[in-house]
Amino acid sequence: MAVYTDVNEEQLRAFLGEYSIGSLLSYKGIAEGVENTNFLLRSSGGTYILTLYEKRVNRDDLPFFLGLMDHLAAKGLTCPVPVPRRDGELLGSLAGRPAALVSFLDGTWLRRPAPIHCGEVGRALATLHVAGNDFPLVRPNALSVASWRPLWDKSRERADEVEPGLADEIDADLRALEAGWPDDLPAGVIHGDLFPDNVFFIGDRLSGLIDFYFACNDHFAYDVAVCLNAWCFEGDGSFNLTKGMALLDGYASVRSLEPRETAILPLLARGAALRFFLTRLHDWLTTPEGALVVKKDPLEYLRKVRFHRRITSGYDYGLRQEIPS
Ligand SMILES: Nc1ncnc2c1ncn2[C@@H]1O[C@H](COP(=O)(O)OP(=O)(O)O)[C@@H](O)[C@H]1O
Ligand SMILES: N[C@@H](CCOP(=O)(O)O)C(=O)O
Repeated sequence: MAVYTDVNEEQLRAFLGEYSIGSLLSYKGIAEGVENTNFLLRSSGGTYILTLYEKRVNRDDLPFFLGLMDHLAAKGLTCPVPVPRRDGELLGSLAGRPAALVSFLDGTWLRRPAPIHCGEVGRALATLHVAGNDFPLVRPNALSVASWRPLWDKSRERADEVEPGLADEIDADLRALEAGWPDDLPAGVIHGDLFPDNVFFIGDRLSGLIDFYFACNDHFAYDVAVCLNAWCFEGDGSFNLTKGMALLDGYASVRSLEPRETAILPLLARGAALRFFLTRLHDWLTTPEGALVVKKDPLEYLRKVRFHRRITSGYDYGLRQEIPS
């Protein structure tokens, strides 16, 4: 459960006094999520999500995240829209935390996505990449390749507790990724964390994207790699080529991947898997027993790192072969 900061009614009423959303009817903590504290809030003016930003979110990044949601929504992508306060500010303060109200999105996330949903998410991802093109703010990816070694250094000593030999194995991955990581691919605003729990569906139709708190500027193809990892593996660790094909086709229906992007997809997918392995491992080793948050399994992502090591071509993920005319 992710309610790190409790809010009492008096504090909340004072906070809402800055907004024009009518009177408070109810609010309750949302069990899902890892990073921030979220409440579902009903007022006489509508239904909202109230987010209190917790430790991993840098306050200076909040104008980027909130401004981006506004920008993407204005371009027709369905995502939460920040609600401005009476003074025009999107950000307030509640219980000692930076806090914002955003619109509530209908839909639910899918525990078992099928190829049709992977196609929808591929299309939405490319739409986001295109729509972000003229977003004026810039936020470098704080969790890209340069951050992995310092993150790894925090866990390395205990890695062999997870699996004997793991420390040497990950050292070798890091060296290979640092040596081969590209810096000249098409880039722009990426979501950075478009996992199934951040994509809502109504029936088989994608109804909206949430959780832009890892959004940043980075390679578009890296974001594709994050999604291949999050959407196209089965519970037994196997890669589902039909899902990969659907996701990549959906993406290509809006934005074509260039040959230099497809050529390096295996390395990007391996790096994307390592990034989530490292943050999960760090959380796994540091989150105290009994904390009110569900820890995510780092080994799921270790298996993905191992899978991508063996892949040499983007076609193994379901990319279509160009048929020469
Ligand atoms: N705008 C929204 N509309 C509807 N539900 C939302 C919205 N934002 C968040 N939620 C709910 O809150 C949960 C946690 O949100 P999320 O942004 O993923 O949190 P965190 O950043 O802490 O991981 C989501 O799984 C969803 O149930
Ligand atoms: N998607 C990440 C964890 C971030 O959690 P979210 O609830 O903010 O999506 C992972 O699976 O490791």
